[in-house]
Amino acid sequence: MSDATIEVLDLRKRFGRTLAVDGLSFRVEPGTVTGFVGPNGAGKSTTMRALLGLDAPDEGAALIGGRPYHALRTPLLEVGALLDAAALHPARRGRDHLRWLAHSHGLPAGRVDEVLQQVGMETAARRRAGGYSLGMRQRLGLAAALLGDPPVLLLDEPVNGLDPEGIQWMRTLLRTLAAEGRAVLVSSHLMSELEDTADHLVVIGRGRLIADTAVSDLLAAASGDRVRLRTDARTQAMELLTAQGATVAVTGRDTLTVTGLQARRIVELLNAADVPFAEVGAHRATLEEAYMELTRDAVEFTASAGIDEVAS
Ligand SMILES: Nc1ncnc2c1ncn2[C@@H]1O[C@H](COP(=O)(O)OP(=O)(O)OP(=O)(O)O)[C@@H](O)[C@H]1O
Repeated sequence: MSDATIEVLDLRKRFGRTLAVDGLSFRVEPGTVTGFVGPNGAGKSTTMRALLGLDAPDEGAALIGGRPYHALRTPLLEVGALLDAAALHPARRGRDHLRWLAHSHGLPAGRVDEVLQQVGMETAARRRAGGYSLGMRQRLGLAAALLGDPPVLLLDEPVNGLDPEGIQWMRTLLRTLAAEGRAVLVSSHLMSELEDTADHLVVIGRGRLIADTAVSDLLAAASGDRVRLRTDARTQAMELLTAQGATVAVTGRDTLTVTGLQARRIVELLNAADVPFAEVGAHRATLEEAYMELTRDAVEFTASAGIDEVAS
């Protein structure tokens, strides 16, 4: 899949007084699932809409396989997109919708059944769309995105409306699609949704790039030199370790997170003072924690801007 790239180059987009995207640049490589994350209003949808030719950039470029969307000769075969859950006429059957889409792009009708099977909608798609749940409409939207077997996929909040089993299914599918060599960009405002799915993350806030990083690097950086200590004698342990210069935070009913002392030294100190403990080990940050650290400033800005607006 040679044209499997997504490039955003110094993209700027303004809506009236709102600068939705402010000089954003990043690139999505083939064969990866890249999570596109940021707080509400960060500019994710606007960036995806620019990539799909739905919002014209004020400056910069948004390219699929090196070209702007309007220059793609066969868009359905070059990029698949899921922006909103499919809005279908309630009397229309999902399968008929896809057959029409396939026909209008010169794709064989047999392709419809292939993609319906891929998204687990073979039976449901024969029913009228009026009875579809949000999750079913998401699956149908994904089937439409896959119809042209495109090398690039742009999915805006694809797990929206899916139950836990559906979320697991979506994760596996996204990983499979990337393993086939596609560039997959998946937006979410919930970092936990991207755990175990994304290889790479593009984090934005206020329309600007906050981080463009491998998930593994981000987790390593966020984990820092913190040590996780499990003990029933929390108070005793806290007193002992803070007296030795450590910073200690209570992070669970029987868990402390310690900064400023190595795990080995902590064990020595606890043993010497006869403080019982169950476990001492490196603290492994979750993706959610890493994300909260990265986006704290962006969220605070948004919150205070909101308050100013209300006050004035
Ligand atoms: N068509 C529009 N007209 C006016 N303002 C818009 C328009 N589209 C987006 N905006 C504004 O641009 C900013 C970025 O919005 P965008 O929808 O791109 O963010 P997002 O990161 O996708 O957020 P969410 O997670 O809430 O979907 C917001 O302040 C939004 O209100």
